[in-house]
Amino acid sequence: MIRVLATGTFDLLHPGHLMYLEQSKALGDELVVIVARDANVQHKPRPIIPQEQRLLMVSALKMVERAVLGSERDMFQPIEELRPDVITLGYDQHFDALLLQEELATRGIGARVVRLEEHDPCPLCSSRKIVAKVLEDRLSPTPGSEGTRITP
Ligand SMILES: Cc1cc2nc3c(=O)[nH]c(=O)nc-3n(C[C@H](O)[C@H](O)[C@H](O)COP(=O)(O)O)c2cc1C
Ligand SMILES: Nc1ncnc2c1ncn2[C@@H]1O[C@H](COP(=O)(O)OP(=O)(O)OP(=O)(O)O)[C@@H](O)[C@H]1O
Repeated sequence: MIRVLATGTFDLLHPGHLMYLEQSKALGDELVVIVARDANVQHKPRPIIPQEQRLLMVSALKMVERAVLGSERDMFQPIEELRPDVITLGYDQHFDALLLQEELATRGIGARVVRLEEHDPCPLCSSRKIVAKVLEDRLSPTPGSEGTRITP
């Protein structure tokens, strides 16, 4: 039984997340997921959706066997518990695969790190782009769409 681990923020779920998780699952028999803690998302704007709700949504996806919130302090601790055979990095995830592989080895974790490729590009496969579109569409409505305007 090959257990694959995927990780991410998973804010405002979109098809990019599904592609990443499907590509990950295809590398083994069982997919487990670490969802980033709100406090640890510092490399991009903070998530809109709180960590418990992001975890709930990822847990409900059919390809996901089990999802957990990551550790606040030690990213290797949940990996030691989940014992994956393979760890996947999304095509644009900011970790260096080789460095991560080395750091895992120093902790005695033998999992293989695999960098995935971009699948079908899609214009709204990005949480940031979804937020930008909501702001553009709702705060500066085009004529005729005033009914959906959000008053700031
Ligand atoms: C192997 C691995 C383990 C991780 N473990 C944790 C963790 O325990 N806690 C956490 O908050 N984030 C953890 N992260 C980070 C996030 O899950 C996420 O990958 C990171 O914030 C990059 O997010 P993005 O893909 O949404 O940009 C881990 C990432 C990797 C690659
Ligand atoms: N076309 C795609 N093919 C495969 N994977 C994708 C595609 N689009 C997005 N992904 C993957 O889906 C995941 C997106 O999750 P993540 O939580 O990083 O949010 P995001 O929407 O990319 O956030 P942001 O746009 O704010 O950086 C990433 O791992 C990314 O590599």
